[in-house]
Amino acid sequence: MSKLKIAVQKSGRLNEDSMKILKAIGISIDNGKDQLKASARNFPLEVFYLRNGDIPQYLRDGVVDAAIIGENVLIEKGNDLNIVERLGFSKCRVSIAVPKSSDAKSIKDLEGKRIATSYPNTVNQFLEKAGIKANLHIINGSVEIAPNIGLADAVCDIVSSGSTLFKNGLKEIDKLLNSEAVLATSPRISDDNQALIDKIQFRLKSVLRGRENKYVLLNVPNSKLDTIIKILPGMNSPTILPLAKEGWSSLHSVINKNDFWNVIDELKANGAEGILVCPIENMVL
Ligand SMILES: Nc1ncnc2c1ncn2[C@@H]1O[C@H](COP(=O)(O)OP(=O)(O)OP(=O)(O)O)[C@@H](O)[C@H]1O
Ligand SMILES: O=P(O)(O)OC[C@H]1O[C@H](OP(=O)(O)OP(=O)(O)O)[C@H](O)[C@@H]1O
Ligand SMILES: [Mg+2]
Repeated sequence: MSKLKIAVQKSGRLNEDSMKILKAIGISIDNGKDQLKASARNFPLEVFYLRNGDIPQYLRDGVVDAAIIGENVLIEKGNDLNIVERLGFSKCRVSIAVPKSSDAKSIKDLEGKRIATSYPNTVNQFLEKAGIKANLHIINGSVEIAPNIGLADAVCDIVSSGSTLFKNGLKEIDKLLNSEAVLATSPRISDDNQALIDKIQFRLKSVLRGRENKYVLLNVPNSKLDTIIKILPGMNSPTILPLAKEGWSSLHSVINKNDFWNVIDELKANGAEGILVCPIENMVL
């Protein structure tokens, strides 16, 4: 039987959450710490532990069928590769930053300047679009230090909280792209393995949907049921069960985590009591 080969980052920011999401979709990996390859116990799948930056080439060559990878790396080195699913973790952006004292307000102000970056293709693409010519200085890490040591006038790197920029006396002036971890596939994937990816994608969707929502149970006096039901956004109509206490019902529903606190406040204000909130492991539609 064919086995799906999937790459995850060997160590670094993506590793832990990648392994967690595989576990969340019910895939158990025999994970010897220093192994470069491991098999799943309950799914026809092998995990290859690789450097994030090397993964696009492995995908292109068909050495692996799929990978969990930072979207920013795909944009830089794998624009030809197919994103199957956005995974919602390792969210960051790739931005241009300059020293706080600089007058530059966007990439358009960088004509003839030196830009230090680990993302030359991405920067070149944006420079071209803006009709600007600048000199790229390609470095692999600690990019934000470049202006301080006189190596560059600007940097283009990953920004998340902004604390690395702040610590290095830099300010963000232009965002080139947003990124998060994604599941990508090889253009050479076989039909059998594509069928396995489809299964994985189905499971991922149900886990990701679950993470976006919460399950709520609340007690409501029957006289307030109509009002409360109108407040609940729910995926379908809510479940209503009678309570032992005369004139009261228990109401079960699903609330999107973004609306959550506002909805809870409204429910309370309209007579709901004993509100319980539970995480959702899977939401299969
Ligand atoms: N500060 C951050 N906040 C959120 N996500 C980030 C941050 N820095 C990086 N990422 C995301 O995590 C990915 C992996 O980053 P990490 O620094 O662990 O590896 P790397 O050094 O870029 O790659 P390699 O595995 O090739 O050594 C990045 O490609 C990006 O998508
Ligand atoms: O905006 P912030 O929250 O400060 O995050 C941004 C920093 O995080 C990443 O570096 P990382 O810590 O991964 O170190 P690395 O350069 O060794 O990869 C990235 O390269 C930035 O330097
Ligand atoms: Mg990093």
